[in-house]
Amino acid sequence: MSALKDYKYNEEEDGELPSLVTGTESDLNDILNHVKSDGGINIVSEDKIARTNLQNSNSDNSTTSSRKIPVSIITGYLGSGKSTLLEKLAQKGSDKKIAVILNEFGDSSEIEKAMTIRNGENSYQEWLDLGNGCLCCSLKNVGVKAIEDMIQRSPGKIDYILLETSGIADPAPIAKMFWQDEGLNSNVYIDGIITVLDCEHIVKCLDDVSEQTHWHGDQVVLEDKLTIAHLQIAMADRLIMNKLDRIENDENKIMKLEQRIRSINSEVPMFYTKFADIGIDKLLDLHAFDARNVPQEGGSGSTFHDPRMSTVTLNFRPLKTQEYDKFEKEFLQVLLWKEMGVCNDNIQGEVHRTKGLLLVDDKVRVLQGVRDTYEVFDGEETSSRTCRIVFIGKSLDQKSIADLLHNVIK
Ligand SMILES: Nc1nc2c(ncn2[C@@H]2O[C@H](COP(=O)(O)OP(=O)(O)OP(=O)(O)O)[C@@H](O)[C@H]2O)c(=O)[nH]1
Ligand SMILES: [Zn+2]
Repeated sequence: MSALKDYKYNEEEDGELPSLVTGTESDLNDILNHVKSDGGINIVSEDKIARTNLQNSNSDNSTTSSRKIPVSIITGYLGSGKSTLLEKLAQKGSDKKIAVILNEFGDSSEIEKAMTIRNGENSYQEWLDLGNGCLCCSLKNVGVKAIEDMIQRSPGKIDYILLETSGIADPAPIAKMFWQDEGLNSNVYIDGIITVLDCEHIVKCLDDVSEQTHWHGDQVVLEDKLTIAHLQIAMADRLIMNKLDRIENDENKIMKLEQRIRSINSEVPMFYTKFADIGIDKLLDLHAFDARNVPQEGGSGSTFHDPRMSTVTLNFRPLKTQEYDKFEKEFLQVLLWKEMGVCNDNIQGEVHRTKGLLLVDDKVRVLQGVRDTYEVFDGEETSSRTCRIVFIGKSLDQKSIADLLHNVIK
């Protein structure tokens, strides 16, 4: 619907509203032949309809000339470097006007935003945060509507859409959403799926199979050899082999990694990167979906979930500078360095991803972690008055993690 259309009745433009037609008038036909209605609710004058139609034909020309907007889905396991890729692409800038859509798992997106586009000058045209929940299932309708609204809000201002999915989302149903949703179909088309891999941890993800993982939706197929990482690699039209710096001195590891990936997706172009440093030309305008149907991974409409994965979100008071060390040693490292012997046996589960906004006295500190590796750096001003940390991982227990924190910062 173009915003130009305005069918509302208004007296000076449309002339006097004829007295209510009762249907019993002798010259009924004559009356009806002289007024036009847009479906019977309002009466509008001839010249207004002519003007509206003229507007329509102009706006239709502009919409047909503004081609459909391509969407690239950026996927990849937790912490692989998707946001770093978005940040790098923003830094490099491009002649395309790019909109970013963020679909985070576990309401960490405002933390994500604080990190992704840390450098304001090349910020993105539009930023749409779909918030908590999987776009692939629960959020679908909300997601489609939000994307359509974003496009309507800025007609002609968006050339390309990059959609960063949550690290544990199955990309297939999201791709299908763009492919099959007649609403969206009119505005956008799916250009390709870009999967970012963490070269250091990806094999651990692929080995982390469990009989609990399954498809849900219209077809339940128990798959105990698949992980979400398999799907993200299988669906890739481009593979960014990120964090090369973490394995570059181990030829053997690189060779084994490549064999493993090729066993899942034999032909996808692979690009090794450090901090997702890659030319945008290698990623956009792939038209990867023009030639083929969206693969029916696990049957139509079903999506793959690993129920062991969950999020623990902690909101707590700001920290004092003198508390910070204790917080880091007796809380953070106890949680993240379990595998390295810093143990506290009543802490269950395995943290795969940590994101936090910490207020240490009046300073904003951003916490970023992937499994046992974490970093804390100065963040942008925030309206938040509390610290917030989101842990995403396997078999996490909210209560024991919250208790551990409260023991450290009474
Ligand atoms: N050593 C190293 N660290 C990297 C590289 N790329 C990204 N990182 C770091 O890895 C962490 C996670 O990066 P993000 O870009 O936030 O990962 P993500 O895929 O967006 O994470 P989620 O959105 O939580 O799934 C951050 O601390 C990055 O600075 C890299 O090539 N090498
Ligand atoms: Zn889902």
